[in-house]
Amino acid sequence: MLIAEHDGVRDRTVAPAGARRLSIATACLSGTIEDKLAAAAAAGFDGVEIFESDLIASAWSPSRIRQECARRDLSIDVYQPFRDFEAVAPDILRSNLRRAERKFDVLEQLGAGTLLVCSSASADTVDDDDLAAEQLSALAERAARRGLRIAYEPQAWGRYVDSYAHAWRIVRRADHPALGLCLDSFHVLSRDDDMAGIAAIPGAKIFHLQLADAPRLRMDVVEWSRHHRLFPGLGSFDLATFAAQVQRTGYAGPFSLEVFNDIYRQADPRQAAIDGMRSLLALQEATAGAGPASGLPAAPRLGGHVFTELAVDEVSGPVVARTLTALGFARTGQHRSKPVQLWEQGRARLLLNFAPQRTVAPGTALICALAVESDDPPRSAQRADRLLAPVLPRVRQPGEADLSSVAAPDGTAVFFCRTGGDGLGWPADFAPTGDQPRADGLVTATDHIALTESVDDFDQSALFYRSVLGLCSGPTTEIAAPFGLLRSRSATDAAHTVRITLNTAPLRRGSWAPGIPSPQHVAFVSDDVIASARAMRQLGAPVLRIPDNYYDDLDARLAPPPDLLAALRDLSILYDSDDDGEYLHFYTEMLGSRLFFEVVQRIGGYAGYGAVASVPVRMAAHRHRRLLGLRAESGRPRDYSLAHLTALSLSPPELVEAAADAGYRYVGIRLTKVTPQEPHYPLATDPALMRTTKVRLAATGVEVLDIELARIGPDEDPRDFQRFLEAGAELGARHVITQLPDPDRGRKVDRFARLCEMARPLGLTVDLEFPSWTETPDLAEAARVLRAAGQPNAGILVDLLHFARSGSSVADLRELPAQWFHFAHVCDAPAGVPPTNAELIHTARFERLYPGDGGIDLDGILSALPAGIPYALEIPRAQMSAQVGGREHARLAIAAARRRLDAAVAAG
Ligand SMILES: O=C(O)c1ccc(O)c(O)c1
Ligand SMILES: [Mg+2]
Repeated sequence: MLIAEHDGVRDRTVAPAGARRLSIATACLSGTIEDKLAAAAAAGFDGVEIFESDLIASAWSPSRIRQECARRDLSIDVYQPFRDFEAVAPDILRSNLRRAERKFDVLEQLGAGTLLVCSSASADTVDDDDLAAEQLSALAERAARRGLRIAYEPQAWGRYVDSYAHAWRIVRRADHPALGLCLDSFHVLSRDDDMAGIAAIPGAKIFHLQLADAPRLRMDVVEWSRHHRLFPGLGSFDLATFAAQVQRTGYAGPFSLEVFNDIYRQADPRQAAIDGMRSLLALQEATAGAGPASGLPAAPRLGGHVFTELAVDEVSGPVVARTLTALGFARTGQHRSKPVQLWEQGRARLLLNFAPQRTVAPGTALICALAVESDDPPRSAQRADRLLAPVLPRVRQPGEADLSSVAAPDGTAVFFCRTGGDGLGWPADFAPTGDQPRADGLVTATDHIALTESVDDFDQSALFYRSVLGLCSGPTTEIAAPFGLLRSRSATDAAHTVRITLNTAPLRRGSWAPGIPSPQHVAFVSDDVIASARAMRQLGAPVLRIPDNYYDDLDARLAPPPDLLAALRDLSILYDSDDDGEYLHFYTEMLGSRLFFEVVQRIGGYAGYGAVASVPVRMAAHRHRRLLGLRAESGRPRDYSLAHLTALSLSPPELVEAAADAGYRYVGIRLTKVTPQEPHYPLATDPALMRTTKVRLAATGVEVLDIELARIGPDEDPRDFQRFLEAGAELGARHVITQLPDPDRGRKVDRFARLCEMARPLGLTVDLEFPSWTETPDLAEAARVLRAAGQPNAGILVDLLHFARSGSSVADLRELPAQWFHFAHVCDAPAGVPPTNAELIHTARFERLYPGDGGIDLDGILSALPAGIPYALEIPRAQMSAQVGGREHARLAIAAARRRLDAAVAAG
């Protein structure tokens, strides 16, 4: 196990004596009551509020729930909610009291002492405080007889009682020892009520305290409350002041979370409970006169980003290294015991880890760790531990630095470093290479790190970084991005030495999504971004090109001096200004599919991260670049297609995704079931599969080159392929692969011609393949069929394997009309021809090789084909696929093909 599993259970023996009890309402958490109680206990809560619907739905009896709570050391603080009780006519009161007695039974079985009664929202209630007080008093009297208490909670949407001041007047008037208040921060702060009056309430009359934050939203308050509450610290409410006010009353009950939130309601309850605990500990810390200590060590002062560690592999590593060189970095160190490189420029440092302790998709680079300078790393680590952050074990050799690190929710490791002058810190783990960064310092330090989280992890990550590092949260921004809503939140320390930005796509659903689902970036500081951009461009940095429209708009909005505007436009630098200063920044292209770098210059006191409107510009530019990257014309000598047989375990949408990730322009899709054992993807008859496939094609920019297989033997009728051809056309395919295993030449020519006629109005060519074991076994026979059929949209598909195995002649191939050849199936295989058909077929279906690994005359055959046709890699390789998976096999295939074939083209 790489990440130490935190047992989560707070060690009560070291919990500070007299500490405030911390509780959580079951309504905060996903699952059924079993999940909720386990999660609350594991996160170290002392108690729970049992929400009525959780109990009603439970298979456990109330007394079993009591036992289960006791077993987990959880008290049941309240049972709730009891609604629409007070200020009603006598007959309704009678029925309400009967209802209450039944609930008192439940409380007794639960062993819960307090029933939470919400102020009435019913049309039955009247505006009469005396009546409300009298009836609540009667309720309290019945509760008291059973040793129970009533906590009256004013709700923001109560019909007449909607403020704590009003509820307190009624409770005071009722003057019953078993009647007190429940204060809920949401109901107070959503109304902007003055908090000063809280201090006037005697603490002993506050029976319960519920805490929830929320974003400021202009909407119906019930909807706001029931869907958008947040754990303290994640919204806009001033909970620290609220909690401090309550504390001042002498309230001694629990701080209890009551957060209704649709995302938490569907998220892993164990993680959500940990979030809740972190938020409460941080709130206690932020609450003036925090009363009983929370046992949370104060966050040490931070002193900047020390390094960012990137997990890379042999594909992404060189791409990142080349880019860093072009940004002015030098590889200054090599780790003494691990395949980790240190790259430096000024105080900007990156580690490239070629053997990361993290799962990284092949060919990608990923931010796997970040290190911050801490005044007191051990205390930083203790604080993280108290905040339930898993401590990461670090493999180290004797004499190597012992860095404290903890795991963020997304798995990013966070290191706390103290870079003393004693030379003993982490840099000593690296042997100097002798290389020096440029003297002129194109960048000087790390400005910020930006991560993308799933929506389920977003709040959790924000809480983690904020509470563990002791950062202050900036505002949350929302952006209408090209692929949907983007939510962004940044956090920084008081001195702005460490900045972390978190992004998420809160509404991401379904399969229409950007090709780059979770981009990450590291931003470096430049003192003169224009000069740096010029120098980096000279060094060949892959700067992301920003379109002219952006600069025209910038001119219209801000009218920068013409030569500044010209320089920005020329160098693809973006610009923002506000009352505090200016921000100039540019981006690199995507490196290894999801990582990029940014270079920024802050002028004056600019504290933001660029204009919100520049984010869609950047995202559109990255997508544009990616689409260009799939096309041959952008510096690549050839278009490749991923033939389905290479990775037949991938469904068509997965195939498209794999092709896009690996850099194929096209896919070839198999719509028919050719052998009994293979999976079938019936696009022609499965509209849902058709839809998701088309969505992936559109989102990635990958196109369909061909569909297969129209295999027409003695018993098949071309007319049966009508729907198949239509499905191909719907996918935007250009070609249809056919095989003609029919000994009767006349019949097969007729049928081939018929298929061509059917395909023609759909814009498809029909390309005849000639596996050597069929009745159309070689190039010569295929050419005879084409001549005899005389169809303008007929073609021949040369598959290098079949060509070689059939003994077809390269000289003959050169003589045939170039317009017959639309693409080729490319692979390699051992040189010798297997003696039996069974072996031929076995090789063709399961054991082909990457180009260059076998003995086929690739150059001879390919040079006889028209220049520039797409190469469709059809390289089924069962063992390789089983070992590395279809996606990775597809990536290895194109890498090998490019190495072998693009080089040949370039050389020739
Ligand atoms: O939305 C509600 O119904 C509801 C119920 C119980 C509470 O404590 C509350 O604050 C709101
Ligand atoms: Mg409440």
